[in-house]
Amino acid sequence: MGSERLKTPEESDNPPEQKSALTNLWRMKKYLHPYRYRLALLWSMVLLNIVSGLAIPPLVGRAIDGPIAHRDIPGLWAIVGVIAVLGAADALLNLVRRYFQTTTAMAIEADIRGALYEHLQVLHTGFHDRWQTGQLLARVTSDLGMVRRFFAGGLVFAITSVGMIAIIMGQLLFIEWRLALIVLATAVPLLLIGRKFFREYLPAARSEQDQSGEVSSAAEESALGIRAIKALGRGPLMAARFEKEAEELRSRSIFKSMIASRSWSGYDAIATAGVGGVLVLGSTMVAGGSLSVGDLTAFIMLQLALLWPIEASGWVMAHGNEAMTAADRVYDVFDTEPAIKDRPNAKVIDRSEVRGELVFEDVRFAFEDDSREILAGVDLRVKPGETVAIAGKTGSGKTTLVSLPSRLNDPTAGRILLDGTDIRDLKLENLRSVVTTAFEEATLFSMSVRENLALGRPGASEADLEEAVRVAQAEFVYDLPYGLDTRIGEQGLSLSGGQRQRLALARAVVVRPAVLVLDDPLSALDVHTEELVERALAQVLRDTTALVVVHRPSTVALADKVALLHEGRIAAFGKHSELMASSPEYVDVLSAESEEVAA
Ligand SMILES: Nc1ncnc2c1ncn2[C@@H]1O[C@H](COP(=O)(O)OP(=O)(O)OP(=O)(O)O)[C@@H](O)[C@H]1O
Repeated sequence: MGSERLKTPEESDNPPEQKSALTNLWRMKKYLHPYRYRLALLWSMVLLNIVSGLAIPPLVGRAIDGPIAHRDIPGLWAIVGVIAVLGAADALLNLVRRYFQTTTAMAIEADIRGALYEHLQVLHTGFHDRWQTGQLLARVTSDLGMVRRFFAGGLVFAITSVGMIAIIMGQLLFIEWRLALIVLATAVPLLLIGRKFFREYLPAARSEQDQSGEVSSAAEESALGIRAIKALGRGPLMAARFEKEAEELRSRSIFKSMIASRSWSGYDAIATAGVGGVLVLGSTMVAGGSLSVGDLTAFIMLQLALLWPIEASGWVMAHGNEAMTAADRVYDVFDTEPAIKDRPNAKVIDRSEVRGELVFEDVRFAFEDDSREILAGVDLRVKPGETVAIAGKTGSGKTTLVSLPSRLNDPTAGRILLDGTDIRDLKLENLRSVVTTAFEEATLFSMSVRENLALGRPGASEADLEEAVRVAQAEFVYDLPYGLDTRIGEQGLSLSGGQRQRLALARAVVVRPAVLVLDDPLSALDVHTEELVERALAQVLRDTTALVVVHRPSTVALADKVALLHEGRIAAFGKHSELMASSPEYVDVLSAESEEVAA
């Protein structure tokens, strides 16, 4: 599965083969390994639990046939004492075992969640573009919760049930083999029901879990897009869409529960019928003198004790099935190989030695599953310290082009050189500390302003932050209630669009990269602030190589040269004044943009 093609959540809707789901849950055993000693202790306690619990019925049988039949009160007290000690030991073991069981399963869940989060971080942006966030959220939260519940409950129950069934059957055969055969005969219909249950429940559980991801996606999208929804007055429409998804989830959950209830009631009915059969035959045997009352009591007590593991095995199968499909969904993500990763001999360059020459050589790019080439042979050379503006019609591929130097995407052909080294030969982390990008969509995080600013350079000094705030004209941060320590809301939504953009710009400036990539970072600013930011930015750009996507003619002033992107190629390159004179397409693009801005 390692090289498996990326699946969309829709494709994941198709229930997997049971075999592969089993394999995926089995693959999780590596996360149990660090806890092997704790688990061994846990299983030992489970075993002791079973033994102490199952020693009681034969003792009751012995009390009936011995001290009770012979009115031997001291003998009765002796057996009652042993039963009381066994019962107390059973309860105490149960308590300790549950504590171990829960804490271990939680630790295992936390480990898998950590590994999954790390994996999500290294997956390329194309993966995140294609997967709904809600589907990923469901995998990180509810699916892993299911796996944890299986490790904490289902697996222990499974082992307990198998152990109990084996020991009880041994005891029953020992007490009266003919009655035990009746109990054994009930195993046949139980197995048949179990087989049917397995066949039906697995796809139903998968389909419910997939739908749960859809509901998470719908909820998440509505929360993120609440402003747009309100502004467009589409609240009722979105509510209806959400209701439809929720209704679908409800019907899939009911369908799944119906399968479980049907099987469980079948289990119950057969097991209880077995008890009835034993009562009838056992009483006849007692009447005929071939079985003692004590043995019949012990037999029935044990048979009743058997009901629990039989019922539990239905529950275990349901949990096991859900854990298997959940594991399968989690491995959909784990099995996606990061498309952008370090090459085996990737090197590290020292920031102080980087001159900052950036060269695009015949760079081509097409999105996954899309034959259209967005970039069809871009050749561009940005000299160290030079600022090159990228202009082009909307949709011409400017954002795509500037996503390449920090390897948010990799070219499908051609290469990009930083100081003569192919950027794919550099360690990703190192490359991204040298080449920093600020996007038009300024994403901030729900942490303090200071933490947001220092995200790309955790060791930044107070002076560095101040300088970046000044360059980005983001002094408004000092007026926030707690200054730089003010916690900003989710995605920085408590700030205005222009404030967010200025903070994101300051965050990029703090890194002091050798190459600064700005994807139209001033679009949300008013003309006055834009002018102030540009003036301050001009100082920073003096010693930094920069690629700046521009829409407004005023931003072009920041650049030494302008490259016009047209039909996937650099159609014109030179100074703004030269292009204005020589390239009618360039004049067209800029005048269209300024009309848009004016409008
Ligand atoms: N993840 C994606 N998958 C497939 N196609 C995409 C993806 N992202 C962008 N595109 C397409 O690639 C083309 C170039 O998009 P890009 O965002 O690079 O253009 P742009 O020049 O930056 O546009 P704008 O000026 O409007 O910001 C567009 O046609 C767009 O529809």
